[in-house]
Amino acid sequence: MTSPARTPAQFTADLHAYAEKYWHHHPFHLRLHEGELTADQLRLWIANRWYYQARLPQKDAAVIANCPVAEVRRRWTERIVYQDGAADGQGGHEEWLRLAEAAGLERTAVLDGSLLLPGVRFATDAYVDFARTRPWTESVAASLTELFSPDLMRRRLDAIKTHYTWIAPSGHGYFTDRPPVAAADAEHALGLVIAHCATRAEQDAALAALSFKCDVLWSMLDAIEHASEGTTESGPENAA
Ligand SMILES: O=C(O)c1cc(C(=O)O)c2c(n1)C(=O)C(=O)c1cc(C(=O)O)[nH]c1-2
Repeated sequence: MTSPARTPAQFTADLHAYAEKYWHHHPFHLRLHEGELTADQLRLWIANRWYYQARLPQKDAAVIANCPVAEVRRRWTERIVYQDGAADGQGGHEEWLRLAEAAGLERTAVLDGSLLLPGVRFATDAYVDFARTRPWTESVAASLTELFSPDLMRRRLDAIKTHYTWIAPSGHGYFTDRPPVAAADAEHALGLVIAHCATRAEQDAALAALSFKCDVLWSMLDAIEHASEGTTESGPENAA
């Protein structure tokens, strides 16, 4: 006998339970928060996270391409504009590149992918492929890791201001601006998933999508952590 569909409250609780798998528990993030990363390790993280940021609009365009509901497409378009900006020199991507520069990275070195790790590319591309090939509702469910990201971003900004003071304040913008937007995006996405995943099978698929996304994020940090074991101390900012 197949199980009945979850109630909205139970489904919401089951989605929230994925906080246990979220990357705020990853050892690399824990070290970041404790101020234990060297400058080179933090730069490696910033340069590799850039690839994830850069691919988000293509992921979101795939969600839109697969979605037949006009009002969903209209609202989801805001995500693309948020990252790409309404014009050159604006938007989340610009803020991330300012973070990179404030941390002492050349913008070109971030953009040309020379610091990109294979594992980060592989995991990020898997997320974009997922959005291209799976039903739009599953991709929306995959984005629900953002239910958990606002607290993490605030924690990270506190850590940067406390432990990594060599990063100029001009690099703080992304994590200052993003948490309320992420919270609003996540609330919207949660409402869509509850409304459009009505059967038990659709709910199971949404939960599996969120689990997959947690794996994507965790794998990225595994790759960064592994590579950062080989980085050397350099620069005055590493002096205690
Ligand atoms: O800094 C973070 O920890 C973090 C996490 C996540 C996330 O949980 O996927 C996103 C972001 N940042 C982010 O900045 C962002 O724009 C974003 C979009 C999405 C998504 O899946 O559509 N996740 C995230």
